[in-house]
Amino acid sequence: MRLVRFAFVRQMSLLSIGNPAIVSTKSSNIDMAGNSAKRRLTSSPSSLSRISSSEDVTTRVKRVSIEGNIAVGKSTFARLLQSADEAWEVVPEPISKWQSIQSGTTKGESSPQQTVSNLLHMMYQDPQRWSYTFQTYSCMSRLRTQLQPPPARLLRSEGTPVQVFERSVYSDRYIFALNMFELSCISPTEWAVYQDWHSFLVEQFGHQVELEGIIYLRAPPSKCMERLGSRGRAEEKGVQLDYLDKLHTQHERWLIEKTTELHFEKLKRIPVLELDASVEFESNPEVREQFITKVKNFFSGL
Ligand SMILES: Nc1ncnc2c1ncn2[C@@H]1O[C@H](COP(=O)(O)OP(=O)(O)O)[C@@H](O)[C@H]1O
Ligand SMILES: Nc1nc2c(ncn2[C@H]2C[C@H](O)[C@@H](COP(=O)(O)O)O2)c(=O)[nH]1
Repeated sequence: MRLVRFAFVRQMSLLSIGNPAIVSTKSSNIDMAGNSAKRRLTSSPSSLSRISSSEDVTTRVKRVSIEGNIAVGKSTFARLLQSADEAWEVVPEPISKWQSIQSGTTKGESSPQQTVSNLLHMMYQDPQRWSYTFQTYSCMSRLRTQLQPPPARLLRSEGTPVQVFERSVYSDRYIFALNMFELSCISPTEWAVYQDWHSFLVEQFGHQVELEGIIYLRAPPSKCMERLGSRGRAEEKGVQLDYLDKLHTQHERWLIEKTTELHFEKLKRIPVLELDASVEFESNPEVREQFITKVKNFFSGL
């Protein structure tokens, strides 16, 4: 089995030579241009200060994701939202989990956990080998994030309680996994398998993973490239503008043109708030206020 996999990977890497989708750089082998629904809530030790039972109360909480290209400013914007209203809870993208895969994650295990690898780095270094593995893990970690019950303070607060997730199980599939498939970094078999379990899980979890709205932070890929450079995340050193162009197109097809084939009824009708993320808001209180007002109006209309 390992041999088969090895042969497949070798074949894919040979095929990638001269493939404009996969350009080797010094630091990386990739530029990869080429509600009010009723929800059952999970309760876990880490959710002690979270609502764990009453459905009627928690159905008040709306759930929204922030979507957008790499380095468009999602985390920065999420921090702004977090400080703007105590009825809003921002749930960050679980990127640190991808950067630090832990061994021995079984509950009750006595041996201490150890970092085994950085899957984000591996995916950028060898996308043919690691993209499918990456998408299984990113999707599972997003699922966990989306299943988090809202903190109790959200329900005590005045105003409209909202959980805001940075990306979602939907962008996992309709932006990244789809893009990797189109770039041949995910094989047709892997894509078929991914789609099968993704649909199964999303349908099984039903209302628990549904969203009421999406905030789309939109900016030209060149602006994202500039910000990606200034952020300087080590794993992203080899990312090229061409890759951000492709991801931008996927966002546009899904959220603006609505031409991406979707497989979940509620998602087809989901309200989208589009914001011009190319504007600098951190140093401009007026722009910040405008954004917050738009978001408030959007949330109250969901
Ligand atoms: N509106 C903005 N104007 C100028 N710089 C921004 C803006 N939003 C984010 N940045 C900067 O761009 C970089 C990427 O932002 P970040 O929030 O980490 O993006 P994302 O979470 O979408 O990957 C950071 O260095 C951040 O300070
Ligand atoms: N191949 C994938 N890469 C992903 C996915 N989700 C995020 N990412 C990458 C993109 C960035 O390098 C980093 C964090 O993203 P930000 O936009 O928050 O900076 O992780 C994915 O599903 N597949």
